[in-house]
Amino acid sequence: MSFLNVQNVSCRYGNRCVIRHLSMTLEKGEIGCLLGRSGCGKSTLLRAIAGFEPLRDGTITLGDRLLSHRTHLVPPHKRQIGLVFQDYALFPHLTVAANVSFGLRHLPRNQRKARTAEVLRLVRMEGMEERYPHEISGGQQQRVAVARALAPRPMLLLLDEPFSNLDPCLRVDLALEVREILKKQDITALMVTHDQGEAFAVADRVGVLDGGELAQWDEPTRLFLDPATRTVAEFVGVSSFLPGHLISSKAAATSLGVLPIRRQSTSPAGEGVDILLRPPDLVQDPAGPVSAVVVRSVLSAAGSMYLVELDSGDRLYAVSPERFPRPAGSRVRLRLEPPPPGGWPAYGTDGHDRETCPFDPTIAKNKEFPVAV
Ligand SMILES: Nc1ncnc2c1ncn2[C@@H]1O[C@H](COP(=O)(O)OP(=O)(O)OP(=O)(O)O)[C@@H](O)[C@H]1O
Repeated sequence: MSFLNVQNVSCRYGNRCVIRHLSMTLEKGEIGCLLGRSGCGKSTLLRAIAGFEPLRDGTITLGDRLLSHRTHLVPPHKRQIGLVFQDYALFPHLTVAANVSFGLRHLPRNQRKARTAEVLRLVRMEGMEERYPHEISGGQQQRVAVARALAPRPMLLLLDEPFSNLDPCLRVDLALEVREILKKQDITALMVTHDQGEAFAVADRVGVLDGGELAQWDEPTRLFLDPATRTVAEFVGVSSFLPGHLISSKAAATSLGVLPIRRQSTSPAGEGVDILLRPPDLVQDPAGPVSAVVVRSVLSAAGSMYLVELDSGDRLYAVSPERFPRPAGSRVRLRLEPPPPGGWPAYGTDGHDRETCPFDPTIAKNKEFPVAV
């Protein structure tokens, strides 16, 4: 049995079901992360685990303790769960040390002092014990909030968008630092974020929530390389979809030729499929067999990326080894890299607009060739 077990959980607000039959687990010491669009139910799930939301259905257990089911709710303060919020939620009238020791009031004074000093050392805030929250930076405040949550030695730490108020440059750095702290202490944690860079930096397991359902709960690499649904594929990394027609259960005819695929849908031969290609799958190469026109280009720290239009009219993302991107309208040649083991991920086309391949630089910035393949 896993350490944290969320089994078949459903939550409602009034008549509206916002979490539907959701199951996920975390082993002791694992860090999980929930991603998903605004309003998909991430915070509700976190609140249910913390004990602030009753369950309509299902169970939540931590260690060997049943925390929630339909008719049983252990109150939040008896769950041994630490919470870290987006807005730090430090007491403004208390010093850093007093904020951290607040949850240790049950301990004798000397033990309280020792534990406070220990966790402040852990988050590299020693020397700032007597400062007030307004006298330290946002990143430092969030470190104090982590120290405060860790001080009572919780069984589980829940973090709700803990870095989203911070400067984007600081976010991944602090996320990595927090991961190190949690790993050192063997703390099991579940974090909610909008930022996949953060999720991939921190988590051992990442889940994508889609309309209250967990579309996939998996290791980050698998989530990226083998998304269970088209929504997951779109949400994680930069994706383009090449339309094709099944010629067998393992191959589809496309404008780039016959490609080996692994299908996530059960469409019969002859049906349309959309094949997931990541930008690094299509590479600018003067000797490449594919001709295309640059629709847009963007220069990032990782190199140039293009949205290209093939002669077939299909629009795909591609990467370029060139230092300076070619302007829109340039003709380029491309090669398709070898398929991943088992073939390219492919999805049924029902209900999806094949022509859409939106290019949004702000999305691309967050997702820029993000996850090392
Ligand atoms: N107390 C509440 N009463 C009624 N509806 C609520 C309540 N809290 C949240 N909701 C609704 O439930 C749905 C899920 O909300 P939730 O806050 O869990 O989403 P989220 O994925 O965390 O969103 P965000 O990323 O914007 O914080 C949303 O449609 C929201 O409007």
